[in-house]
Amino acid sequence: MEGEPVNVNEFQELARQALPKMYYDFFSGGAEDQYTLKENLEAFRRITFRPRILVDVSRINLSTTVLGYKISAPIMVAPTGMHKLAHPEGEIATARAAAASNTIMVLSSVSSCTIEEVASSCNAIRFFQLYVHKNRDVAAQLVQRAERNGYKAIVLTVDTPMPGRREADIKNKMIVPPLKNIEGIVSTEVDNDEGSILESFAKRALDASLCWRDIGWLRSITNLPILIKGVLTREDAIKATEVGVAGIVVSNHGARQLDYTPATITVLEEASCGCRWFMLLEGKFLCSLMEECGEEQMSSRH
Ligand SMILES: Cc1cc2nc3c(=O)[nH]c(=O)nc-3n(C[C@H](O)[C@H](O)[C@H](O)COP(=O)(O)O)c2cc1C
Ligand SMILES: CCCCC(=O)C(=O)O
Repeated sequence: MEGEPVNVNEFQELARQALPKMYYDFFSGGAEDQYTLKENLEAFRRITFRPRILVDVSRINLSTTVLGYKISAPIMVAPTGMHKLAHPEGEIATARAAAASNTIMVLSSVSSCTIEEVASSCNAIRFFQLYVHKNRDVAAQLVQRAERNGYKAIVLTVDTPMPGRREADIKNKMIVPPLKNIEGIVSTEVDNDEGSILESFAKRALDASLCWRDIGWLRSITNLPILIKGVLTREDAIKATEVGVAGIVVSNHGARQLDYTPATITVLEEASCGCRWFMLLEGKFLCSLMEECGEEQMSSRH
């Protein structure tokens, strides 16, 4: 590649060259046949612009608000685990980039820097993504640490009752690197060394029984607004309004969980339930589009 990278594809190629295969495959891969991974990209490509002309665009403003926090454009940093596999500064560097771009950083539960380290590293507005452990006390502790350290919302990921079957990770025997938020609290040891160790760990640790009634439990342990991440259907979007969360993230987890789900962009209309309420949509690599409405519109759904 000549010169500095100028687009995401070129950055991806540099990452492929720089990272050990195990890590590159973890970051870039999807589940099973990777049908949805391909669809996520192709469905976006099928959407083209319908440009209108002779409009004064000499001054443009893409800023918007998310849960009342102003950001420079409707683009946020989605929660992704284990950034130190890609860079020694891990999520601290990602959070600084979010702060420099005036946007929100969503820190993953399975980050390689702690909730506290990221909080003290910069002034990015931060949300915390939660995976609920079988041991609910662990989840409660994570939520309380996020709250104490100034995170502004809990993003509850609900599409991972079981980790996705990621075939590259199975072949590479993907490791579980140090997960600093749970170090000394949850053991990352697993009793087999076949296949993806990460998958075995997640199966052992994460609570596959999580269901709608647990939203009440989560609401009882935090005052922070809750977003449900991983909604793909109208029925579930309606249920989310009924349990009183602050919003949803329309997402198929970057095609890393259940394969043969539709591309995220194609279910945007369905998941919006014909109404405008708080919704984040994910596309290629990061959240790509967002729609927000005021409190009155939210409550008109109830
Ligand atoms: C390497 C990687 C790690 C991820 N880790 C998490 C995670 O820890 N928690 C989570 O809720 N989502 C995680 N995700 C999913 C992202 O938050 C997001 O849903 C997905 O990347 C969006 O799709 P896109 O890549 O098509 O934009 C991860 C995604 C990737 C690519
Ligand atoms: C088992 C979950 C690990 C982190 C994650 O959410 C992902 O890799 O997509």
